[in-house]
Amino acid sequence: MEKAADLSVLTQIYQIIEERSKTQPEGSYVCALLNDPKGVNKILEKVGEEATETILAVKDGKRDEIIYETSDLLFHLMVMLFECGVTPEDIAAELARRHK
Ligand SMILES: N=c1c2ncn([C@@H]3O[C@H](COP(=O)(O)OP(=O)(O)OP(=O)(O)O)[C@@H](O)[C@H]3O)c2ncn1[C@@H]1O[C@H](COP(=O)(O)O)[C@@H](O)[C@H]1O
Repeated sequence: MEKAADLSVLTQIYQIIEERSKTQPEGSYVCALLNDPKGVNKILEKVGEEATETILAVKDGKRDEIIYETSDLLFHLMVMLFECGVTPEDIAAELARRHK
């Protein structure tokens, strides 16, 4: 798979999450999140942490950290959506519907 450097990378990451969930490779961070005994609460914890870190990066005005923390947040949001059975296409369709 050629690596995308636009927002279609989110769809690629979602596909990797689906694949990790099916194949359960050893050492996979995605599997560690999906199999955590806390269930969806573990994923929500990470989304909350990464959202807070993103907010702090914006407050500090540090561009590199804003990019890094927002990437962590978007990745964990993809894992959360997968866990809920919602796809990036569902989100894209909703955003497109709102587009004026
Ligand atoms: N995009 C990411 C990605 N972004 C961040 N992370 C991980 O998310 C974690 C960020 O959490 P923290 O900074 O809080 O670090 P931590 O202390 O290790 O986290 P915890 O122990 O608290 O859970 C780190 O372990 C990062 O490695 C990611 N892990 C995986 N991906 C994507 O998911 C794919 C599958 O990854 P594996 O499941 O590991 O094969 C990869 O190919 C990537 O495309």
